[in-house]
Amino acid sequence: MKCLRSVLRVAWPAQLRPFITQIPARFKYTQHQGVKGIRNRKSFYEAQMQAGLQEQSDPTAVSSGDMRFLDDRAYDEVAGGAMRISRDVATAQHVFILQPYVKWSAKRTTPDNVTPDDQLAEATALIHSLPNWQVARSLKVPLESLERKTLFGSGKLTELKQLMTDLRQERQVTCLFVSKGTLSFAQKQFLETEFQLPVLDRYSVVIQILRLHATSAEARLQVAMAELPYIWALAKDASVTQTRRQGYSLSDLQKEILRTRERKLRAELDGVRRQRQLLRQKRKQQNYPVAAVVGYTNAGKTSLIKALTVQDKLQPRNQLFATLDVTAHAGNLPCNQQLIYMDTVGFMSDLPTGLFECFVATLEDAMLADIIIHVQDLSHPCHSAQRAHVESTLRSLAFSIAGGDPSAGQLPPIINVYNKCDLLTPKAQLAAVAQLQNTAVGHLISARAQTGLEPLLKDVEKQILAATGRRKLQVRVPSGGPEMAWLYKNAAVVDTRADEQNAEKILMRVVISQRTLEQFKREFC
Ligand SMILES: Nc1nc2c(ncn2[C@@H]2O[C@H](COP(=O)(O)OP(=O)(O)OP(=O)(O)O)[C@@H](O)[C@H]2O)c(=O)[nH]1
Ligand SMILES: [Mg+2]
Repeated sequence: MKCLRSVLRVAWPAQLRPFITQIPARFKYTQHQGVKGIRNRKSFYEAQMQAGLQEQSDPTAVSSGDMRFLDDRAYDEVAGGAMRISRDVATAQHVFILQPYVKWSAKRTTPDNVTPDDQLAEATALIHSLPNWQVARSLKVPLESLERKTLFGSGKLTELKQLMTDLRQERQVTCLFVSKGTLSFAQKQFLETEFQLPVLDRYSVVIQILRLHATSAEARLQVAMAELPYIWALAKDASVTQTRRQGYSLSDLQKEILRTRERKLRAELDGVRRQRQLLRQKRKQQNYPVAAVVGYTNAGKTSLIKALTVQDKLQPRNQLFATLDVTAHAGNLPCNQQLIYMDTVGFMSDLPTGLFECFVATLEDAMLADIIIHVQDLSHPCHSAQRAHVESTLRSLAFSIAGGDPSAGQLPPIINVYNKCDLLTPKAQLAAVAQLQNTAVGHLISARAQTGLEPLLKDVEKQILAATGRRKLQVRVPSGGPEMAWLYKNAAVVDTRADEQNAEKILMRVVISQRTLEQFKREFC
């Protein structure tokens, strides 16, 4: 092992070293004793393949929920070349951010209300979401088009190269982040050669963040799945533009390693989906209404749920993609009806849709909730673009979950929540209030300062009761009788008071669904 590390140290330039996959200590054992006869990389891959095939032919070999296959060194080696993913994201990085943008607005693909400064701010927030990663420098670069093979024109390239060489020599920069959805293989390779630095695009930075924040088995599976389309796309691009010797291209064996991993991930994710379906059915049987809380990343979804449910366990963080698991949290409506808030993964624009398709299994819960609460960061300069992005993603998710049937792809009712209003200037707050009064759709709140929550809860109650067919009723039942106990158990009791006309009876205001009401009638009337 020592020997292998020293070889790596000699063979790779210093800047690339942190990106070389860290080799876990347990390979000390497997390399020399467990996997006998492995001399070169090819035979190592073949041994891994064999192991994969054996596992497949023996259904008992991998018990369901066994996630050990995620730590797969053969896959890591195949992925490492394309993704530049370090398993050790704790390594300190000094990042140079380049924010390219198209000069002519007619050719731009980003919405008009999103400026290059806004895009750069988002890119900076992405880097700050990784611990120990710092922004060394950042620069906006106007371009004619983002599709050019060299990305930049020759003049700009010379200028950037000089800048990068100076910074590299002063050891101020360890990698370059080009804030574009994905770079083509040719662009990536060209820039790496020119600047002598590892080059990352938005997809690979987001994947690093997702990997770091994925703690549950389910989230790890989804992140692992999200890497694959990126690797395939790079490999396809490479095979078109480069010969194998010149660059990154996959051998048949490496392709098979990817396919094997994809098959295993798909099988596990199908299991996750089935499990979620069961949980959903169970919730339905228990008759709990569900509100899914969705929104752009960092809008304050987790903070809102924490404020509405007073759950100390929830930890809102000022990081992008802090929440990667859809989690359920019980809360109470003003009428005492219990409901479940589902916290979900945040959305982000300028990322290939493939990345989030992997989270569909969990987002399905949101699409099938009784209502959706759309949390928006009103203080963000790109608030309207973020809102539009979330709305269009929700529509396309509903469409794909309905199997492409436009009539079935109906979204649940949506409540718009404008959060972080404590960050607005008093003038902007007044303007927002006036606009809300005009349109009457949405709630101005601050999850942190806990303002505006009461009217929001009332609206949630109204929508939930309408969506689930529940009604508020007053019933007169014998005081202390079995009817009273039954209603406490099966319905939400808003309040009770003595019946002035009959001392033996009590008046109960309850929230009850039609089905439960009929059960009550069958039992007692
Ligand atoms: N000033 C202010 N900050 C807020 C408010 N609500 C949330 N925040 C902060 O915004 C940051 C993100 O909050 P989260 O609740 O984690 O946001 P999220 O939407 O769950 O983010 P992801 O899970 O990453 O998608 C945290 O630092 C919160 O403290 C608010 O009303 N006012
Ligand atoms: Mg969150």
